[in-house]
Amino acid sequence: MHSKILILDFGSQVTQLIARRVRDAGVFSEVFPYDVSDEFVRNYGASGIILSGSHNSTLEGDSPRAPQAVFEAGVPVLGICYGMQTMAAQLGGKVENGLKREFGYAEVRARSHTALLNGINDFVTDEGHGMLKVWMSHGDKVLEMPDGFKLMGSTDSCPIAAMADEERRFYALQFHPEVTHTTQGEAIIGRFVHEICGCKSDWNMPDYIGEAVEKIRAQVGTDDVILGLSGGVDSSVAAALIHRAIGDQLTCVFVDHGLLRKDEGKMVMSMFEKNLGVKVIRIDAEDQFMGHLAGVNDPEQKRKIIGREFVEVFQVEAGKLTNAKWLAQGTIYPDVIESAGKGKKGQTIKSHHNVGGLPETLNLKLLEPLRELFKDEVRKLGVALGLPHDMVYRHPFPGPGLGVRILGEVKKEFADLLREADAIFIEELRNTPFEVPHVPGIDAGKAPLNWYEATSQAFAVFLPVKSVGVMGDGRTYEYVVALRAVQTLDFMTAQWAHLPHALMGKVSNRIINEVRGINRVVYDISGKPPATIEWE
Ligand SMILES: Nc1ncnc2c1ncn2[C@@H]1O[C@H](COP(=O)(O)OP(=O)(O)OP(=O)(O)O)[C@@H](O)[C@H]1O
Ligand SMILES: O=c1[nH]c(=O)c2[nH+]cn([C@@H]3O[C@H](COP(=O)(O)O)[C@@H](O)[C@H]3O)c2[nH]1
Ligand SMILES: NC(=O)CC[C@H](N)C(=O)O
Ligand SMILES: [Mg+2]
Repeated sequence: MHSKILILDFGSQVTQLIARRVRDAGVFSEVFPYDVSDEFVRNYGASGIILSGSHNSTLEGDSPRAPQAVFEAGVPVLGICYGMQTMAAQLGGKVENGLKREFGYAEVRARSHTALLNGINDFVTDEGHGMLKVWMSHGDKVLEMPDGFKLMGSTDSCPIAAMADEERRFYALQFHPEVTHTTQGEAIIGRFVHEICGCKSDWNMPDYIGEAVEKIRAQVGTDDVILGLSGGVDSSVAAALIHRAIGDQLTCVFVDHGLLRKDEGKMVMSMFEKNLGVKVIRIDAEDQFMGHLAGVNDPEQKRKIIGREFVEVFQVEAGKLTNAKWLAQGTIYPDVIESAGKGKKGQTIKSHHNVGGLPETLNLKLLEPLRELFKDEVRKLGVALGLPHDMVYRHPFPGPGLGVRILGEVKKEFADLLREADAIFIEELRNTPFEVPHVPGIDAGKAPLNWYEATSQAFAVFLPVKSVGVMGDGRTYEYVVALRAVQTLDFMTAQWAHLPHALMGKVSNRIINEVRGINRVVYDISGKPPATIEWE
């Protein structure tokens, strides 16, 4: 089996990044809440443990603590920020509330040679001190180190900014190596997992495929599996992986609700059925969805109807497959982490629906082979499985599809207009090269090739209002299309993309000339928040 790193999460905003960095170093890692049991820690089989940061303060009475087993497991431990502070508090040191809080850039002086920082620095001062450029975000600090620790780094306002007990292999950093602003962060995490924990770089996609295939086979045996295929990244990669494992025991159900993008149905069918030999049932449910959506204007009501009809279609199809015992889903790791935090969230902004909320009467067991992977790992897996680059690097597409991109009542006529306009927009984004702004130190080799790659999500929105225009000396009175293009890492916040004017001009011209029924194009310049990415 792989060596693995256990990350205990105390609630920092950037815990996921720790897992990303460890995996980037080729080592498998998982995030668990800090309050797992001692027994869990003892049995997990970690080669090393990392304690995350937190909004809490160890000085507060009921603040969280790491399970004591963390310090008794005999494996290396790395405490980051709060993780350092709780390590100090739990091992007999002292934490105090600093007078000055430190947010952002800082320079840390490496104090003594340790296995963690050996050979790592950003620059060396005239006096010969190795210095690190780091990112800090804390108010508390360690005042006294526990017995056995030595000073590993300091800043002017934080004399104990890093400490280590090399005999027990406990290391702690007040700064955050997991964020890219800490320029040596990747190297530091690399040293921790390789040199200190002794992990090999054995987390890579080709090996992963072999293991995942074996696991799926062992899990499902001779049973049949069904999977909702959307043509999106996650369900497509899940389908390709499961098909590699069990071939014809997999049946995919692709629901065409009439709210798909142009040629999407054809593309999905030819890709999966013809090229990959995957069994796909295409359900033409356009009339069913359109029928139920007729006369409905409210966004939430539309979303609920689409979700409900998905379940309806799926249930009927599942009922026809007598041997199916498993329902496969393209759940990925961020979904798992996010749903663990569900219930704590506030207001519902939008009800997200795909084939969500399948009833228990379906009686199917869940198969989720991508549960451990981040999106970019899913993409690498897709490429390794032979899916085309364009499919694997597509923008995400919401389950309710064009249903939430046609404002108000959904009509087939509107969907048809929107499909054409959207296809022109996407085509031009793909055809327009992205001119790389020259930023010193940024490797242009990784820069996006075109504006489709340079945006995270882009699409057209149909506005059911008419405006007056003039075309060929005649008066027109037709509909409006809005273009939306955003850049974001996590889709929780987003900025509107500053597309080149020439590109916008070309798209506008083409849409107005080629799509009969549209005589005006506008560009959406709202960020999220306060707007959202989709219009409904
Ligand atoms: N038209 C559809 N037919 C069948 N299943 C669907 C359809 N639309 C969505 N789903 C199901 O809902 C799930 C979640 O949709 P979601 O959009 O989050 O993921 P995705 O489409 O696989 O990937 P992406 O994030 O790239 O869009 C899909 O994995 C798929 O199983
Ligand atoms: O699978 C999905 N089912 C849905 O019901 C749904 N609604 C929004 N989205 C996608 O989520 C991201 C954030 O969108 P919003 O800013 O509009 O909330 C964007 O990527 C949206 O496309 C959905 N995806
Ligand atoms: N980012 C952190 O982990 C901060 C820890 C603690 N809340 C502090 O302010 O010092
Ligand atoms: Mg999708």
